[in-house]
Amino acid sequence: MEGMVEFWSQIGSIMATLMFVCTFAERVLPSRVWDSLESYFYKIVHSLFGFLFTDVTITFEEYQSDESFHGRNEAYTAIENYLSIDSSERASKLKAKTTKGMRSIAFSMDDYEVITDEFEGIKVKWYLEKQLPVSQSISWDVSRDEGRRCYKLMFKDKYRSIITESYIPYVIEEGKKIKKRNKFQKLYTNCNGDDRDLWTYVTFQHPATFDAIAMEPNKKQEIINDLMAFTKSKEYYNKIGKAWKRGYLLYGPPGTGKSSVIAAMANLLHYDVYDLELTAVQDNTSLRKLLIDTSKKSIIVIEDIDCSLDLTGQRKNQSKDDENKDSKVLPIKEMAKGTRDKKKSKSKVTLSGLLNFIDGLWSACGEERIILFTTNHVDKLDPALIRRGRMDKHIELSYCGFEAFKVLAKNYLNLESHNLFEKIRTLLEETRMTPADVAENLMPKSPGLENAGEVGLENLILALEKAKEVERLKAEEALKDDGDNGELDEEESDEEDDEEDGSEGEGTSDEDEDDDSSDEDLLKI
Ligand SMILES: Nc1ncnc2c1ncn2[C@@H]1O[C@H](COP(=O)(O)OP(=O)(O)OP(=O)(O)O)[C@@H](O)[C@H]1O
Ligand SMILES: [Mg+2]
Repeated sequence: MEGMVEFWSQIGSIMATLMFVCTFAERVLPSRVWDSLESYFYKIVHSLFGFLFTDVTITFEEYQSDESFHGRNEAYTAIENYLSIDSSERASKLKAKTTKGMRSIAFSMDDYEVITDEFEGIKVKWYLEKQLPVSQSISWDVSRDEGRRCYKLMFKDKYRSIITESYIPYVIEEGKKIKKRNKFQKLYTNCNGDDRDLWTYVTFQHPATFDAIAMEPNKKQEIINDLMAFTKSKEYYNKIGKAWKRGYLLYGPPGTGKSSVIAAMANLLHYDVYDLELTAVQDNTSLRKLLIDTSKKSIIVIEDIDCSLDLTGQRKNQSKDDENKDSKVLPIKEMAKGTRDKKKSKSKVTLSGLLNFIDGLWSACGEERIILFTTNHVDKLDPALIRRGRMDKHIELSYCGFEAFKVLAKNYLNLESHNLFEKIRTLLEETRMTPADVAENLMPKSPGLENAGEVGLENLILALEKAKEVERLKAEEALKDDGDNGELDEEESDEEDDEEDGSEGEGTSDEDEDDDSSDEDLLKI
């Protein structure tokens, strides 16, 4: 008993001396010098006393470099995130970092700090050690932030299996979840600035969620399920030998929510978004470069794909020389929506380049990616581009139905039912209005209006009745035109028959020109 008391008193006095030396050194030495000595001091304390409290130590290095992986160790990052929870209460020395847009400050344990954690009644200790680079360990002028770190997990040997089999996987999983929650999502674009082979980004802060998307509920759930299944299918994709990526084609008239669905997908999965402007990509090499520069867990979007690629017109303008050089290189028109024929692009991205982009070898180098195309004219796209396997899921976004309207009414007016709903249901069945227009009509025109809900519904009814009337008039006119054309056609068809007989064998019509452009690369636009 006496021996034990003496042992502990000696330990106590050694610790007290070390603490005194440490405090003294910290006060009198210049901070640069103390910074480089601090690591040695803590290493001594740790190796002297660590054995008293633990039997097993597992080290998680910040960087890993071997034949399987080179870079920042994901386990280290996950542990860092896991330990950041409540670290302001658990550790006495802390590091502070600002988070998303300087909205708050996040604390994490500082170097050489110990945090105690508990798992199923077992106490473990986490120690953050900083390893100074050899070249710097003899230098007095050391920057505090340089050097590699490692987390050391310390626990009693009898808990070895529960710690390795349950606790560590739990920590990694929790850490990943925290990272996902805190992730600063980015929206990248390739057409800002001079260097168009580079992505530039802004913070992605789009409020769209699937809850607010007006769509038939089963269809919405199907999309969500599909996305969630995709994110959990790493092993499955490996097993079937496919790159872990999925293609979605969103099609439908303007204002039906294609862009909103993309934003909702990004928010659901916490993925970054790469908005690829194809008309700004010089050629296939640039396209490849851009793709390689995308990170995993991202959505690569090409909006209005039918406007980005219009190859048939360009082929007609190409010189014979160009065609001889490379019959497969089919330039893309650079044009904004609506000014299709005015401005020609120097871009030489081809359909085969684009297909390689989707399913080529190099597109498999980053995993967990979603490729998304949107179009207003699905029928104008080359079937090769959108076949299953490339665009795995085709999602049609259409005019507003009653179920979609209910989502909008809840969202915009906070109304789940109303006696005007039935009237709106009938009108929506009789006429076509996009969710964008329905939303616009529902939106209160002046803030704080008392009966905003009813006013919004009445506005919508008026707009629907007007749209119905316009559609009726159009249908009548079309019917009238058809009648007139029918009479005309009969007269013209006799003339055409005569002409066709005369021009047989010349083969110079536009149709013939188009026919010879039946390369696999040709987009049917
Ligand atoms: N299905 C929808 N659910 C909820 N809001 C919608 C929906 N469709 C359209 N909106 C509203 O209309 C606006 C325009 O929609 P969005 O930009 O998503 O349409 P789009 O289909 O991408 O149109 P375009 O083909 O012209 O690009 C959105 O900001 C949103 O407020
Ligand atoms: Mg859009």
